[in-house]
Order: sequence, then structure tokens, then C-alpha cells
Amino acid sequence: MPIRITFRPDDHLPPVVHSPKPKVALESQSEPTVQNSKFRKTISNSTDKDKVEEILSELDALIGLRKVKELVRELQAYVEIQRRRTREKLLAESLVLHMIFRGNPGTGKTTVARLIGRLFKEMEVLQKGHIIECERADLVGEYIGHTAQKTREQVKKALGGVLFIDEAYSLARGGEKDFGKEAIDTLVKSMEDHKNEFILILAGYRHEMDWFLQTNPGLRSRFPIYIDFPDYTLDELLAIGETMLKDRQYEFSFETREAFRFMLQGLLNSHPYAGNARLVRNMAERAIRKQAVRLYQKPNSTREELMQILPIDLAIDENNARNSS
Ligand SMILES: Nc1ncnc2c1ncn2[C@@H]1O[C@H](COP(=O)(O)OP(=O)(O)OP(=O)(O)O)[C@@H](O)[C@H]1O
Repeated sequence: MPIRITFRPDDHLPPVVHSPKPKVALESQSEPTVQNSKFRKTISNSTDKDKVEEILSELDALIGLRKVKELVRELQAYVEIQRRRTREKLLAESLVLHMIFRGNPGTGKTTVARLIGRLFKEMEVLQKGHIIECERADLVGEYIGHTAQKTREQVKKALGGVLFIDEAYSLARGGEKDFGKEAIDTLVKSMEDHKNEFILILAGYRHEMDWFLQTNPGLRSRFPIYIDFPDYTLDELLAIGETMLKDRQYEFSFETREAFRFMLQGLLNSHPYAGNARLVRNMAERAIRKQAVRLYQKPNSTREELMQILPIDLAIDENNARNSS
């Protein structure tokens, strides 16, 4: 039986480790290995600490997500300590790192899943660390047997990395007779057949995910790690927008910043799930295109002009921007 780590989503406590009586002692082994891993990779001291730190800094650079960052760091520390224990020929168990990500679209789930894949590659938990993103249509087929085949194909592609299934609950919506059930069964079997060869992350809206896991106790017991992604606040969304522009060497003028805040506030007031970074990215990218059209007829644009996004590029006039401040 594998070690199970329960991260309590709602508090800051360290993970609870449910460790059944270990059956395997490594004392007799001269070269400690990761248990149950098909790769049976020899654990060396060679984990590139700089690369791990680099990935953790990328995680820290994300706006907000304080608890998510804490959990990922806890997870990283936990895995690292297991490695050190193995090196000291202490008891070793396989790590079960399948996860549930709960949150609205655009709250950073895929971004964090990618970082986790890369992190575990550097830590030699995963061989490749890539991510295969899929949804119901990629897993569910049209006739008996087709679904199992399609799902196995996705698992195969994900071996050595992360299989990320968005809106995972859609697999259970059709009930017992739906092919989605076959996809779930195939996933469960793949988790057994390919233990430690990939990490499965099921993602989606919080309430739907809770319902999904309640209706599938067999599945639920295989996911020891829950990570919640809250909606971003107005200030966080603003910071995300500014970071996205800065990364592309653009910037808001003072008025544009206020106009952007005003637009975001309006959207947050009218749409309950508007607090997401995807929306901000779309707004920023649209503003960049609008700026291009505005400057196109001006061959002698200055460096500053080429960098600055003006309120007009947000399709909002300056009066509105002033009113919002
Ligand atoms: N905290 C953050 N800081 C900076 N950029 C972010 C942050 N969160 C998300 N983004 C950016 O927002 C965009 C959407 O994020 P992402 O795809 O990770 O969200 P998601 O929760 O997986 O949404 P979906 O389910 O719609 O795919 C990406 O371009 C990502 O880089």
C-alpha cells in the first residue's frame, strides 16, 4: 500500500502522512531505488537543485495563489525528504502524487500543473515532466471498447509526465450507461498498471469536482492531494495584466491602468466567475492589437509610444478612466 499524503485544502497545517506498516526495508540494497517505479531509476545526488529552485521561483512569481504555493512547496519538501531517507537506506514507500485541482477556469490550474510536471522531473519523480491536457472528448469514444482505447492512448502519451483532465466531472454526467464510466474505469486501472509512471490531475469547478468524487469513492481514494484555486481579486487581476504586458515589453500609462481597473471592476460586478487570468490575458492581447492599429499609420512612432498602451486601446475613453479613479 502506498504512502498517502492528505493536504487539507482549508488550512496551513503540514500534510498528514498516512503510512501503513512498511513491508520493504532497503537495508539490504546497495543502491536505493524508488519503490514500485517501472523506471527503477537509481536515486542519485544529482537532482539539479538550481533547476528546482528556478521552478520554485517561477511558481513564486505567479500573482496571488498563496496557499497553492505553500502546498507545492510542502509537496516538494516531502518528496525531497523521502529521497534523502532512501539514500540513508531508511524505509521507502512509493509516493502517490495524483491530485485534484478545484477552481474556476483561468485561475492558474494548468499553469501550476505544468510547473509541477517540470518540478518532479527535476526531482526525478517523473521521467519527462511534460503535460498532456485533455477533456472528455479526448477520452470518450463512440462505441463499446473505443473509450478504453482512447483513454489508454492518452495515458500512454502522458507516461513520464502529467495527465491533466479538465472538467473531469463531465465523465460521470451520463451515469452508469454512459461511456464516460468506461473512461473512469480505464483511468483507475491505468493508475494501478502504471504506478509512479505518471501523475493524474483531475481539474474543474469546485462543486462539480466534489460531486464527482462523492459519486466515485473508488476514484476519490486514489487522490491524496487537493489544491484549491481561488478567484483572483481585482488587484491581483490588475497585477497579472501588468505582468503580462511587462513580459512583452508593453506598459500601461497611468490613465490606462485606471481604465483597466474600471473595466475589470465592471466585469467582476456582472459576472460571478470573471475573476480569472484568462480574461485578463485576452484583454491585454486585444489591447496590444488595438495599439498596433493605432500606431500603424504613424511611421515615426517613438520607443515610448511603441511600448505604451493607452485607454483608447482598451476600447474605453479617457473620461471613463478618470471617472473610475
Ligand atoms: N497567478 C498568475 N499569475 C500570472 N499569470 C497567470 C496566473 N494565473 C494564470 N495566469 C495566466 O492566465 C492564463 C490562464 O491560466 P491557466 O490556463 O493556468 O488557467 P486554468 O485554471 O487552467 O484555466 P482553464 O481551465 O480555462 O484552462 C495563462 O496565460 C496563465 O499564464
